[in-house]
Amino acid sequence: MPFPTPKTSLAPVEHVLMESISAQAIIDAVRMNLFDHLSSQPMPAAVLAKAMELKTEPLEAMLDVLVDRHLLTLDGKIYANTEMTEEYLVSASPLYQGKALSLQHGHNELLRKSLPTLLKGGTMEREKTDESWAEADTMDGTLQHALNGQLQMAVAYLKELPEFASFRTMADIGGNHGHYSMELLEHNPDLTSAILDLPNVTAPAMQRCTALGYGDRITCEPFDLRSDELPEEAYDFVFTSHILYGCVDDLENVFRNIHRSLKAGGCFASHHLSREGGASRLYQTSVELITRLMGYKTHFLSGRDLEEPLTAAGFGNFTHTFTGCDGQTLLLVARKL
Ligand SMILES: C[S@@+](CC[C@H](N)C(=O)[O-])C[C@H]1O[C@@H](n2cnc3c(N)ncnc32)[C@H](O)[C@@H]1O
Repeated sequence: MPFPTPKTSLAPVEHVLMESISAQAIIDAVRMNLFDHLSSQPMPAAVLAKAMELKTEPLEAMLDVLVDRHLLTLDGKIYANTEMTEEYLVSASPLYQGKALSLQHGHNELLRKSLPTLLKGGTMEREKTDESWAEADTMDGTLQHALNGQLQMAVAYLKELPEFASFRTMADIGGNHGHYSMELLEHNPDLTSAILDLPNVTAPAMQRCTALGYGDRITCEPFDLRSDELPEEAYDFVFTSHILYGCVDDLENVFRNIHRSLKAGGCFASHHLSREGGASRLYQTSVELITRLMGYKTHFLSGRDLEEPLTAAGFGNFTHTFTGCDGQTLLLVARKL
């Protein structure tokens, strides 16, 4: 029997599979500090191969993949970093993303291996995810990810709030690496912060803040937002960045807890991925798949998802902006009424 001639192209599928090769090339190029070698010194593949003690032919093919992915440019035989590569993938850059990318790649790998099991209802152990937040590389990676514009833009917005100069005490729930608190404290010398995070995270978080000179203005206290009560009327400002996804079934109660903890006139700010944000559809659908496989309900909270339970909990006068280089994260400020 003759085989039928295909009517369609398989390219959409084949391309995606080939993109996993690009992903591996990118992550390994970062891990091998390939972009450091090219930083400010464009060069041919053979010279780079010599400097990195690699074989020229396969390296050249890998560099061509990186050119196709817009991480390098090729002029004649000379490869050079693009502006984005210089900004994010050169290890000396203050916005270096190496550990953030490794962290994401590690999550993807884990899920790649267990996707069928997870689809059948198996679960990743949340405890393991919770434990990993205290690891130095995870904290570094989480900070690096925040530095893709989210942290800078969130701080720029919050420091201009009319109430900001009057803040004296804040809580940074799920503060982890502590840099949101530290940056805010830089703009208000009278402000102190309590980083409230899972018990295993508090000691390394405190060490980081102390090492950076904030030991007398920041405390790190064990706290679980799913079960613990916040102290009453303790804070002028409560901040949560990328943590509410763990409590989406119980947002109204979480907000009542935060409302009770605020002094009169206090503010709450949620900083979280949102569908209304500027992340690409591909990024959003992939993050949502990973999130649900990991046993969480969603990684996206829209303004509406937040404002309804916030209103029920006694908040109002909402203002917002989007942060991150793609405007992917909603920063919503709510006032205690
Ligand atoms: C994605 S990280 C966000 C870190 C930081 N806020 C940022 O935006 O870069 C989540 C943090 O929330 C903490 N966390 C997770 N579940 C929590 C809970 N139920 N109560 C308190 N902290 C929690 C984790 O330990 C981790 O430090």
